[in-house]
Amino acid sequence: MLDVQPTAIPDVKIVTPKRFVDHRGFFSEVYSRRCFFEAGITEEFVQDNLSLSTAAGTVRGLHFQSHPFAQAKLVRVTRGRIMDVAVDIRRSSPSYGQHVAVELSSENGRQLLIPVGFAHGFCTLEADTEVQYKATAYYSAPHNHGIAFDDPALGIEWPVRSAQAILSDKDRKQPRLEELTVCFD
Ligand SMILES: Cc1cn([C@H]2C[C@H](O)[C@@H](COP(=O)(O)OP(=O)(O)O[C@H]3O[C@@H](C)C(=O)[C@@H](O)[C@H]3O)O2)c(=O)[nH]c1=O
Repeated sequence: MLDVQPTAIPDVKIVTPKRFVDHRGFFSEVYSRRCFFEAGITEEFVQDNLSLSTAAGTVRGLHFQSHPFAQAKLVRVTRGRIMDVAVDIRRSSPSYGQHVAVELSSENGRQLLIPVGFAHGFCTLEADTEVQYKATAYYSAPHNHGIAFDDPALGIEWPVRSAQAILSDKDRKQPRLEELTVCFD
């Protein structure tokens, strides 16, 4: 029912639920607590989010929340395509500062499981891209932090040039990783 593959940073996982295809289209259990738990994914999600980005080349991120509102996320795309990115910001991790980038689309049905201790962001690869994700903690503005998506120290190869990316005002002014005052142990 569920294919789970580790990425280059093994705590970040690509989860692909089975699709039952017939002449009408397909059916898929995109989240089943039972199946996810059996597959070792035991995060307890409390919030579902939906964002629509109208243009290709929209970048949202890199974002994370600090304790006690730190969030694991389970991200999927229901329309369009994204390059989804998770950056390890756990200071004691051997992969601190490293990232994984995975293409998620409505077509490939992949989901990215991003644990606590990572910053998350994505770039849309198509217009009108809809991203849905579950989170294990509620939104808390005072605990919400960001890192510049184009921080050269991160070496992320975004599919859009920095100056051309469509960003929120907040994301234009995010600090670099080395300037962060909040992080994870
Ligand atoms: C994230 C979030 C935002 N909001 C509000 C705050 C603000 O007025 C408006 C837009 O928020 P933002 O600009 O932060 O939205 P956005 O840039 O889409 O932020 C999201 O980016 C991706 C990459 C993530 O990983 C998410 O956790 C979240 O940080 O929505 C909530 O009410 N609840 C939420 O959970």
